[in-house]
Amino acid sequence: MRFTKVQGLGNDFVLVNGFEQELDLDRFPELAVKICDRHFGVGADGLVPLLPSRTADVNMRIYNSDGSEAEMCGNVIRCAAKYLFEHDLVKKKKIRVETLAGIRIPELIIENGQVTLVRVDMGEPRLERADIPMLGAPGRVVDEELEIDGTAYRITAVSMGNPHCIIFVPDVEAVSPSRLGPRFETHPAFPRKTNVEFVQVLNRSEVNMKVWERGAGITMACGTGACATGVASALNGYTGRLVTVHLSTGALLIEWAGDNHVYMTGPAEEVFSGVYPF
Ligand SMILES: N[C@@H](CCC[C@H](N)C(=O)O)C(=O)O
Repeated sequence: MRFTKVQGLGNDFVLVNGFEQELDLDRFPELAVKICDRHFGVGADGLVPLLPSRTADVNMRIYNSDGSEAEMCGNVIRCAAKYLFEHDLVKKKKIRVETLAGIRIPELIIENGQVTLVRVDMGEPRLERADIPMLGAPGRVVDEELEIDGTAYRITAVSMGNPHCIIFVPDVEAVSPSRLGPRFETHPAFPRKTNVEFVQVLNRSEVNMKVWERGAGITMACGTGACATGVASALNGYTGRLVTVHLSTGALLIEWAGDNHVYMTGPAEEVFSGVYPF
């Protein structure tokens, strides 16, 4: 199977071109675990087949490194758009991508003939508890108490097609996502589990973020997580609706615009291509 390794702010993926080779998706959960292994495989946070679509330019599926399937991924959609354009598979600056979360639209920013950044229309955030999904009474989950191991945390929950639980902290460097992350991810309040973002507000337009991802654990960045963080920061009144989300590997610009869509701008890089014996 031919593949291309890509990364967005160090959140890395094995992309598989399903336009030019036949793929058996039934085997992808098992393949994701093997190929994402950093010692025995290619090494990645996820496996992402790109397939022909009846309703869009491409159908993108996302398998986490534990084999579970996610509805959406912000970092890989930027990488996929750049890959499709540069490999002449979709020669458009605005590409319609079908995902399990719906159609998302990345737009390539090209300077001097090079794709420098990708800006993605990530659609509308979903804020109703049942849409996260989260158990409990109807309404939004904003600055709500959630107890873990006897400690009460204040959480805000946002779905960007996939679930996110945001916890604002005074100092993100003092947080250990590997200790707390799994406790939030598998909390019974989240029936489909959740991604977890720890966020420190720096000022009205900047935050620092660390992430624990559902199905992948600690990753260097999370695009949908940055979008959910931008929305949560505005909902809590900590920032305006244009927020730079800093990660240890760089930053994503998040705008929750007047049309209620969230726009994410950030980099995308191809790393190498290869053949996996599958
Ligand atoms: N890293 C991604 C999100 C990947 C999916 C996530 N782990 C989930 O299960 O929802 C991003 O950049 O958004």
